[in-house]
Amino acid sequence: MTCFVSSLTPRQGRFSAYGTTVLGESGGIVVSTINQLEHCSGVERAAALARQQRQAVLISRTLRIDAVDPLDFFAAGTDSYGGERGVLADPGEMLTLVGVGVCDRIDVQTSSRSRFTTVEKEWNRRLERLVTEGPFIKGAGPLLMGGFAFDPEQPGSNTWKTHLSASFVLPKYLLTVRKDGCWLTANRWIAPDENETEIARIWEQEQAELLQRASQSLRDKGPATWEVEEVAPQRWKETVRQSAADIRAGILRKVVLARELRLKAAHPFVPEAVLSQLRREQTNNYLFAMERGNSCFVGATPERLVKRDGDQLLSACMASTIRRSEDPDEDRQLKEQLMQDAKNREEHAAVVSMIRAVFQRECESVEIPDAPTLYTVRNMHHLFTPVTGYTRSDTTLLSMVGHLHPTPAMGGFPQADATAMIREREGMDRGWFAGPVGWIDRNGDGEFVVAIRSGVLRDKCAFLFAGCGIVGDSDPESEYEETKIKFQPMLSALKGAGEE
Ligand SMILES: C=C(O[C@@H]1C=C(C(=O)O)C=C[C@H]1O)C(=O)O
Ligand SMILES: [Mg+2]
Repeated sequence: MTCFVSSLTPRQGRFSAYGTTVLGESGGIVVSTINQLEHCSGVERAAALARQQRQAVLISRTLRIDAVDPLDFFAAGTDSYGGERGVLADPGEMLTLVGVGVCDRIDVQTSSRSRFTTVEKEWNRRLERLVTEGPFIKGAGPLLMGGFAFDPEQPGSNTWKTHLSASFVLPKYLLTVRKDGCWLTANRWIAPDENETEIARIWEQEQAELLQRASQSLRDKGPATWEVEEVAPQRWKETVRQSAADIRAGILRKVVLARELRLKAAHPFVPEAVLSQLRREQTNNYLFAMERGNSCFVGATPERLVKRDGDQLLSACMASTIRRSEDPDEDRQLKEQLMQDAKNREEHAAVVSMIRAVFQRECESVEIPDAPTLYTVRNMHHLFTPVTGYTRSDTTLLSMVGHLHPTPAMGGFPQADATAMIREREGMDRGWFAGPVGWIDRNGDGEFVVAIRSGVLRDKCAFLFAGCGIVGDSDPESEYEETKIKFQPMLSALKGAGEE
């Protein structure tokens, strides 16, 4: 069937009818005679629009599908889309996103703060030429998945050459899994000279193939053993000692220092096996994976940076750590100790005061409890203070990411001094470790987490990172022990991923 668009009127704003949305800024495109296209599919409408406009149009089609396990879907993408896959799941798996393939990408290699707004502008520009088909489901439809490097001014290392300073993907196929169902979104640019029937045929074929493979659930295992190189532990402790002394001297209030483990195995690490193990072990955490070519950045973090849902903004202050014990009595004592400990309260307070200040500046109203509670994950307890705000109209998700990152949970306080100290003293490229990773949809809603408890998998190598908040009272030996606990989630997942 051929669809004709009889008249197109440039208009400000947003138009939505009959499951089709065409967004247009001033001078953009809006279908004013959309009724005539009612009988056409989204692909047909998009193709008609592309011909009429003589420019490519983005079509995004969402279908409800039968339940599929997100990691089976991720694994199913290996052959056709290996190196171009992403996963984001929130704690409790209320929402899981798996993207495979690339419909479009926004890569920014800049050292300036503008990388956050650049991504936002580029995304909005693409949305000006969007046609959608299917139900509006939060977490489905056209959305970007990606992340930002911790500090683009750090000299880049070989480990992170695949993960640019900002890199986002509009997936070719997006699986959305929520408690109330599963959806599959297909995204594609349609050029004026493309044939809609052919595109529809390719979609059907590729989707059927992906879902068929996902249903077979064939996941490879990873290596069970490897050699570990601990990068410069003595030098790291010395840096901690020096930084704590500088804090006591009043140079700054807090700095987060991280270190690295390098693993070398006899067989390649398998991202889906590691993810599957992380999902099993690290409940209460966000799960994430971002593949870029032969490298997969993967982890399970407890820490939200910021979530936007309409006019509501949520953040979390998570800092201060104590180990867990299998003995319930001892575990209770450890929790109490963490709650009472002055050094840990100071580490946490630095985070709360910074996030509070940003929220008070950027929001109409802010709610923050007076005292932290405990947040428990498999290997440790943390102090936790949730933050809720209601936005002003000009507060966007990515502007908030830009204002918040790095919080004193990842960088330190004051922000600029701490970031400079990390750059100077850590002697390491953090890459995306401790950076914001997340998704943003066509309404500007989405969520970013802080990518800790993570590492890069590249063939037979894995590079893991963990850090600690250093304050005046920090003792190098106990901070070192704390990083060992923070390496546990990834080490355990890698191990489990290789076991029979
Ligand atoms: C930097 C990390 O974690 C951060 C540091 C913490 C601390 O020092 O107590 C706790 C949670 C996170 O804010 C990490 O896990 O690598
Ligand atoms: Mg700590």
